[in-house]
Amino acid sequence: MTVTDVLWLTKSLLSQAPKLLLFLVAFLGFCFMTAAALVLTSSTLANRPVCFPGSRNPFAILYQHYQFVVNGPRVIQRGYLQAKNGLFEIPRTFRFGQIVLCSADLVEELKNTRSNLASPEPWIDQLLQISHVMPGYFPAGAGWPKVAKTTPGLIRGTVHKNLDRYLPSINETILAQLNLLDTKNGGNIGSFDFAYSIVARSGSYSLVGERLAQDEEYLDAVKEHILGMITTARAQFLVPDCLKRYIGGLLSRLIGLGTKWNMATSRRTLLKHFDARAAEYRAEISAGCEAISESGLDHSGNPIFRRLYECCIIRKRWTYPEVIGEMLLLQFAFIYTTSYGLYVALVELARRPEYSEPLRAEIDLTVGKIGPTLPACKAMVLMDSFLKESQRLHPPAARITLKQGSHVAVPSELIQQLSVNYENPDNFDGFRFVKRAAAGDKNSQLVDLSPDYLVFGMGVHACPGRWMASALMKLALAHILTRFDVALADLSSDSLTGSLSFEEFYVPNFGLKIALRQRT
Ligand code: HEM
Repeated sequence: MTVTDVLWLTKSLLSQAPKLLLFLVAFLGFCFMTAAALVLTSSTLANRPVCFPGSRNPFAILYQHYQFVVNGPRVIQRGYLQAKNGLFEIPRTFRFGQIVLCSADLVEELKNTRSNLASPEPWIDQLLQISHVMPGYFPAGAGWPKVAKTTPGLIRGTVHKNLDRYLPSINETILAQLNLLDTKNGGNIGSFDFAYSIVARSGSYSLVGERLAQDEEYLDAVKEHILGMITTARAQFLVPDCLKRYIGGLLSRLIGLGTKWNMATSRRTLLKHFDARAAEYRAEISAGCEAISESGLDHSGNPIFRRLYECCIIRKRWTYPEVIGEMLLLQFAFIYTTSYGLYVALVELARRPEYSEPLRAEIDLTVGKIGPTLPACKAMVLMDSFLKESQRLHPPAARITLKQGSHVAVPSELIQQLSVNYENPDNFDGFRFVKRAAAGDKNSQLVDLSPDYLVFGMGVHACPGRWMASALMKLALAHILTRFDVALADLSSDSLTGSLSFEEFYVPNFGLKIALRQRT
């Protein structure tokens, strides 16, 4: 660059100075207005007598909001330690704060609250912000989609009722996936990726059917979409609702650009596959191939996608975009949560090799004798306890008269580690729940619900997929243990959770590896 160039550049910058100054003032003004609006709305929406985890000054409110977005479990822990009247509130900007109930009687009161008074829908809506993260799928301004309200019933009536019909496919998929494993390089494998590869394939059988459950492009897109959804929703928390329609979409694209977690690209791939399957279903239905029964659509082996699609074109209950939107939500509810459950159990198994032999002995006596069936899954009581204990210590989420619309949560992780509920609560005791059952405890199975075990929620909205998740994880662990010795690959990186959270949800440590060594 010559001296003339430098002079020219300085001159042109000076000539632009008023414009730059104006831009700077406008930008700072925008930041100030946004910050003021954030503080004002969160103070107006907050419930007065309830304490915050930090102080109530404007900067502290902004800071708590930011911290909740990136490290929710830590904020919950801080609030829990200071909750004087049994509850505290995490201030949320532009929306209702999150009320966290800490005392046992408040948790019991919430459990017994009628579903028309307390419903999880506004919370999930706020967490995932579906109208912004997934625009165009559900009717705008109509709240939580109606199709999502009926799916729990559909899952109970299909996936749960006909679980035994899905098990052979689940079993075959797990075995096929293990056959593909390359255990040459010491068998080191990313623990979450491994858990995902099993759950996504075997779980997708009941969600979308055999063909898509084996399609690598589809399975990759599901993972990228789930993770993209987490990243995008996290970014959206920082944008006021009124601005989301203008800058929300752009922000989402910028966040995912160039990363593997690109929602726009992965969604295009998913849509391509959904559209192709839907066209086939439509052709089959109009040709009467699958002989749909008069009374209803009770094909027990049919995947959930087909059932929802039939409800869309035969009964005209949902539109096609609503069906697709619900499928995208279900992938989060089913695949992510179950992968997380299997992931934590695998890491605990790698950390504690002493559990392998008793578990293998039980597998021989159950799956070995009667095959990979529901009775075998039921009979694996040590495995059940091991999974329950893994989720007790590592649940996927850390979770008066309140204002109408307030969001109420329960800090499940902290409750599950209280000494009033569990002896030596910080210790991992894989067979803790078998011992509790022997001592007469009625709620000792993985799928049992109780106020001291909240991994699957409680009350009328408790997880309807827990039986499926339990059977899938048991079969996966049974096959893994039969074939491999499981150890930690790298002791230096054994933190189970990643450095950022998704509000109260943990995100796994994607770098945590386990080593699978083929048994001789
Ligand atoms: C380890 C795996 C899983 C965990 C930890 C889990 C956890 C949860 C939790 C905590 C809730 C909220 C309950 C409440 O609000 O009280 C829930 C709801 C739900 N889960 Fe699961 N889940 C898992 C697997 C599954 C699977 C496999 C499916 C599908 C087959 C599923 C489908 C759903 C649905 C549809 C709801 C909404 C229920 C409603 O609103 O009534 N989940 N789950």
